[in-house]
Amino acid sequence: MSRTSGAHTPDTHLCVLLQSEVVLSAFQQHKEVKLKSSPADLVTETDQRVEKILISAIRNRYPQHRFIGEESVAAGEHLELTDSPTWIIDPIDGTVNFVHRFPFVAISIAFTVNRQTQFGIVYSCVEDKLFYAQRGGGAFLNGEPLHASGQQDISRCVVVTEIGAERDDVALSTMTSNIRRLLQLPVHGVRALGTAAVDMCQVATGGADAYYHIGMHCWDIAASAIIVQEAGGVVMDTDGSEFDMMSRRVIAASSAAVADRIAQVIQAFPCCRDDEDNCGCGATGVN
Ligand SMILES: O=P(O)(O)O[C@H]1[C@H](O)[C@@H](O)[C@H](O)[C@H](O)[C@@H]1O
Ligand SMILES: [Mg+2]
Ligand SMILES: [Mg+2]
Repeated sequence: MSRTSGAHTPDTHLCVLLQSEVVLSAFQQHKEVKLKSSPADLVTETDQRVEKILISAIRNRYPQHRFIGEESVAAGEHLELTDSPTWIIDPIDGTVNFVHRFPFVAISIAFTVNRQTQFGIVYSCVEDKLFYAQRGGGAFLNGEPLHASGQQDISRCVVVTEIGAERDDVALSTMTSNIRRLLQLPVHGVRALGTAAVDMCQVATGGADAYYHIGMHCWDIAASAIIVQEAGGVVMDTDGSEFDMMSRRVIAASSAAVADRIAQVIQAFPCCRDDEDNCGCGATGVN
């Protein structure tokens, strides 16, 4: 059980913390690795096992609820977000890090009703950092309140992003030219931890001023989006429209001014929505 659990943690936190022991004990072990959508999109038996245990524990308690789990979708389960109470689960966010023992791996769980996120939990297992937010209740790290930096000036920002699993020319040239354009503004720095969920939580802590990503999935960022929002940050689509967790595009920032500036500078590459079957744009919904 993690050092951060306490009497105040709701059942879900306990579920997550218990499963983190599974992740941590496997972290140092040899792992059998399978590929999903690209040579950089990995999955291990631990990803699959943690997701199965989390879903069965929650389903046991809430049998009518629905689930969107990264590895269930990868195994062919239909992905649809409805008005029903729904748990959106990434059992290990940062699987490449997990395989390489790079110490940033997280369990991410969001809970939605009527398509609106009610709470989000991101547990960075090796760091033993439990990020949590409930709608209207603020954002917390190991029980301490979180506040975004409020930075308004892009030239004074640290920006976090991810070079995801895409390895095609269009995605790679778009992602690298985005980084170059931001560095030339200039910004103070660009960072990538290898886990979208923990990346985005840095905006909630104020340790970073913005995060953007094209190509991630709803399970990567559903929980961290509400954590940033409840910490006073802004979350929106890269085209400046309202945040849509299924669009596979996101900007999270310390302020609307910084979010808008990033939206002006970066370009998106085409990728299927998470909830769009066979959209034929090349980058399928499962990568
Ligand atoms: O597959 P997991 O759950 O490890 O999620 C990661 C994605 O695979 C990466 O493409 C993406 O770049 C992020 O690293 C994201 O966390
Ligand atoms: Mg992930
Ligand atoms: Mg994952």
